[in-house]
Amino acid sequence: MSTTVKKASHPPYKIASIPGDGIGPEVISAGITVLKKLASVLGTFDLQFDHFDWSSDYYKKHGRYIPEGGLDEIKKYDAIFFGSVGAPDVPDHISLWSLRLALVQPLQHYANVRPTRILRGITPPLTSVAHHPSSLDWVIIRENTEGEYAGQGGRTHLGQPWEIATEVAIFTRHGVERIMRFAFEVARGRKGKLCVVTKSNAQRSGLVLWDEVAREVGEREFPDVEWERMLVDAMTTRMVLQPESLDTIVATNLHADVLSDLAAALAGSIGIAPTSNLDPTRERPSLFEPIHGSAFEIVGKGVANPVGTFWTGAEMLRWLGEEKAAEGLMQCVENVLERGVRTRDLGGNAGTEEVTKEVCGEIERLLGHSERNRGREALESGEY
Ligand SMILES: NC(=O)C1=CN([C@@H]2O[C@H](COP(=O)(O)OP(=O)(O)OC[C@H]3O[C@@H](n4cnc5c(N)ncnc54)[C@H](O)[C@@H]3O)[C@@H](O)[C@H]2O)C=CC1
Ligand SMILES: CC(=O)C(=O)O
Ligand SMILES: [K+]
Ligand SMILES: [Mn+2]
Repeated sequence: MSTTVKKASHPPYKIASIPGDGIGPEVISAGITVLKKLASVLGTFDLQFDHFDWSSDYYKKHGRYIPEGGLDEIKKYDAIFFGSVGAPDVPDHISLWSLRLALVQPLQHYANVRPTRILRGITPPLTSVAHHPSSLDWVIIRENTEGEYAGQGGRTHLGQPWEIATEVAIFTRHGVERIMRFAFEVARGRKGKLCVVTKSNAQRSGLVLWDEVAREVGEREFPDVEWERMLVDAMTTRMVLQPESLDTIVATNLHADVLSDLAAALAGSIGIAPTSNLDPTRERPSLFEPIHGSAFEIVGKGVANPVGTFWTGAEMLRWLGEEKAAEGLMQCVENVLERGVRTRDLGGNAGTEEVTKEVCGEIERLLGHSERNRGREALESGEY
């Protein structure tokens, strides 16, 4: 089908944008600029962004992060484009649980997907990887609704020498099975290799269940996927010393949270890494955000790296079915990085705005041009 026909037939994707706190608004604004430019240059799809000011400022005024009925409102969207939450004057556990986790948990975003590869134009910190950029190409899949972040726990005897605090990790067969199935599926679509990360020597209940379920799901449903077990402590060394031996990785909420920040750093910076919080059933909208937090110390300086948000935008487009647009966007981002337009965290001196402007210009140059060519080819082949 020609691209023109598609544009006429597809209504705009409705995206709820929640910039949140800290550098969230800076990178989300950059991300929206780039995504809108991409949509207008390609003309193959349209995006409609509606803004939600749910943030720590909103909380300080209204006593809550999400207003009454907010969750139902957000369910009407095709996707959520999220910045970050966390402010210096609100305890981190309040902000995180009142916004990010208050969306991810009820919306059942059980699969948190974190790809890592070496973008063109970035020199990663490990010399071996710098020489062979293709040696680091991973997808980390993080269980996103239970485990160590299940929210089970409490405190009693506050302030007493005998004070008790519990933080109970919850692993349900249902929860482990669904994330394992998702991870095997992703591995099957890549190199057919899955590394299941646990700490099932010391954590002798929940993570033993995790190992058992991996075996069951693997043997029954994915005999074509090779899988192995790895303890999380040893995993950190393997990621650094033998990155080429890994491909698809699945780990618990906490373990994968930590490993994926390490992965981002190994790929150059936490400022470039994307996250998809997916409801694989597609019953509810999924949430897309850069991996980083609100980075208080660089707020307002115009130096936040927007690349993690651009990549996040590309992942959102992929989830919506706009695979070609996603790939085009990543090409433009990498072309710009390769030309040396990079923020400080990547050793450059460009600001958020300059990187954004350059990426928009590259979209015009590269995709505007090729799209016109495609249009001409289609015309010549009588497709129009
Ligand atoms: N999903 C979310 O909304 C997340 C929220 N947070 C919250 O963010 C706040 C700060 O947490 P931190 O542990 O400091 O993590 P962080 O990711 O905000 O910052 C860690 C380091 O990376 C730098 N950095 C992060 N993003 C960058 C970017 N785009 N460009 C350049 N440099 C960047 C920061 O300046 C800082 O040095 C806390 O309130 C935390 O709870 C943290 C992680 C995720
Ligand atoms: C909160 C956090 O660090 C994350 O979701 O990655
Ligand atoms: K974030
Ligand atoms: Mn994290």
